[in-house]
Amino acid sequence: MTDWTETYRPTTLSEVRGNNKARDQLEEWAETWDDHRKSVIVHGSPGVGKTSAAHALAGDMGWPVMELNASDSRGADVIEKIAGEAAKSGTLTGGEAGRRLVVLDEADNFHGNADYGGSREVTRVVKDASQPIVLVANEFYEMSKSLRNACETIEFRDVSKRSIVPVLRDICRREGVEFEEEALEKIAESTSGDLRSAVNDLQAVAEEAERLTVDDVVTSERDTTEGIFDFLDELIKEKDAEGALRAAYDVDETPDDLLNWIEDNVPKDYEGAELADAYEFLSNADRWLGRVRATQDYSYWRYATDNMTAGVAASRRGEKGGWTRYGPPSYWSKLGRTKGTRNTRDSIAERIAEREGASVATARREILPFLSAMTHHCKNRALTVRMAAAYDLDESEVSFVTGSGSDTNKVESVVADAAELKAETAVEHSGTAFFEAERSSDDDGTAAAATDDSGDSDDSSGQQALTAATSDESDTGSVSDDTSSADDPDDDQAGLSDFM
Ligand SMILES: Nc1ncnc2c1ncn2[C@@H]1O[C@H](COP(=O)(O)OP(=O)(O)OP(=O)(O)O)[C@@H](O)[C@H]1O
Repeated sequence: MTDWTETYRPTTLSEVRGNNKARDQLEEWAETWDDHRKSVIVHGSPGVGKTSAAHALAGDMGWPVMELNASDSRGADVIEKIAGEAAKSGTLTGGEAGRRLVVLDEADNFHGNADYGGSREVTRVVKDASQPIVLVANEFYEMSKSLRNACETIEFRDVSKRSIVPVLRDICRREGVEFEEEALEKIAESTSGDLRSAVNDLQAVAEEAERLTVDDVVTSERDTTEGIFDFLDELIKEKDAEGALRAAYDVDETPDDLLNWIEDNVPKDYEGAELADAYEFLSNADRWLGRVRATQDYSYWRYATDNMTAGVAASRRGEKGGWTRYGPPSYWSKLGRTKGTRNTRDSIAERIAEREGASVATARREILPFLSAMTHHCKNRALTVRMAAAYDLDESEVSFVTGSGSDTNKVESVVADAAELKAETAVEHSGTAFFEAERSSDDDGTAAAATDDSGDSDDSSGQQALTAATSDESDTGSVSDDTSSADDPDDDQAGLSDFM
C-alpha cells in the first residue's frame, strides 16, 4: 500500500485544512511578492501542513519549486545553491518568466552550522533573494534574530480535532474503508494537532481491520506501548546487561524515543549511586545520539543503545521487585531532545543552577520541568514574567520553557515586561533562589523572591530556599519524590500532571 500521507498531500492551497488564516496570508504574500520582495518564514509544529502548503502555493501560482533541505547537505553547499540560483535568475529581465519558489525546509537547522557560516549566509541570501523564498521551520526562535527580522512570518497552528476528522473521513471514503465516526474522533484526539500522524495512524489501523471501530483504535494504541512497558520492567528490574541489550532489539521505538522512556522511568526504581550511574550511561547514550544527528551516521546508534540498555542494567544494585507505574516520556524530556533545543535547555539550566545553588543536572532534571509546568503557555503570565526576569531569559528561552513555541506575541511581551521588571527591581544579581521561593509561596504568587529588591544574601527566604535547593540535590532519590508531588491534587497548577 502506498503511503496515505503522500497520496493525500494537498496539491492546492484550498486543500490545506485547519489553518485558514495562515493559508490566506501565504497566498497574499505570494501575490504581492513583487511589491515587497521579502522572504517568508512559515513555522509551526511538525505535521500541520507547512511544507505541503508551500508546495500547494507554488502549484496555485504556477511557479516551479526548488526545494532545499537544510540538514541534507553541508550548510555551505545549500547556501551556494540558493545564492547561485538567485543570482542566475537575477540576470533574467524580471517579470514572471523565471519566477520560481524556493522552499527551504528545516530552516531552523542552520543553527549550529556556524562552521559553514550557515546562519549568516542564509540571512544574506534571503535578504537579497531575487526569487520568493519560503523558509519552513518548527522552532521559530531557533533561527537567528537577523534572519527572523529579514522575513515575514506566518504561523501554522496545531490542527484542531474538528479539522482533522473531516480529512480522515474523506480519506476513508476514497479508500473505501468503512468506519465508525468515533474511531476517527479517537484518532484525531490522540494525535493532538498533528495531521500527518493522524493520517498515518488511520492507515495503520485500517490496514488491520475490515471496518474501523473505536476498539480497533484503542487496541492498536495499546499494542504499540505494551512492548515498551514490558521492556522497561526487564531493563530496570530483571535482566543483566546482555539480556537488557537483547530485549531492546524487540522494542519498536527509535533510540531517541527509547532514551526518553528510560530516562523518565528509571528514577522510579533506582536511587542514590545506582541512579547516578544510570544517568551517566544515559548521558553517554545522549551524546552518541547527538553524534548521529550531527553526522547522519546511524552506525553510532549501536553505542547509544549499548549505553542506555546494558549500561542502565549494569548500574542496578540489589533486587528490584513489585509493580511500578511506568509512564510515557514527558513532553518536557522530548523537548530537550529536539535538534538545537538542547543547547537552549542546557544554557537555561546553567543559569538556574547558579541562581538556585543547585547542580546543573538538578536544575535540568528537577527544576526546569517544574518551571515549565508552572508557566505552561504563559498561562500564569505574572509568574512567567518573574521567571524570565530572574533567570534573564530571552525570547527563545521563554518560548522553550513555556512551550509557547509559536506564540510570538505572547513571548515577546513577556520578555519586554521582564526587562522592565528587572530594571525596576534589579533582581538579576540578587542571588536569591527564585524557584524555591515561588514554589513555597501562595498560588497567587505574591510572596515572590524575584520581586524582592533587597538583593541581600542574608535575606531569610532566599537563604532558606537556597538550603532547600541544595539539600534536594544531595538526595538523588528526590526525582521521584518531586514527580509524585506533581500529581498532588492540591497543587493548583492547571494541567500540571497532564504536562509532566
Ligand atoms: N493542514 C493539512 N491539510 C491537509 N493535509 C495535511 C495538513 N497537514 C498535514 N497534512 C498531511 O500530512 C502530511 C505531512 O504534512 P507536511 O509535511 O506538510 O507537514 P509539515 O507541517 O511540513 O511537517 P514537518 O514540519 O514535519 O515537515 C501531508 O502530506 C498531508 O498528507
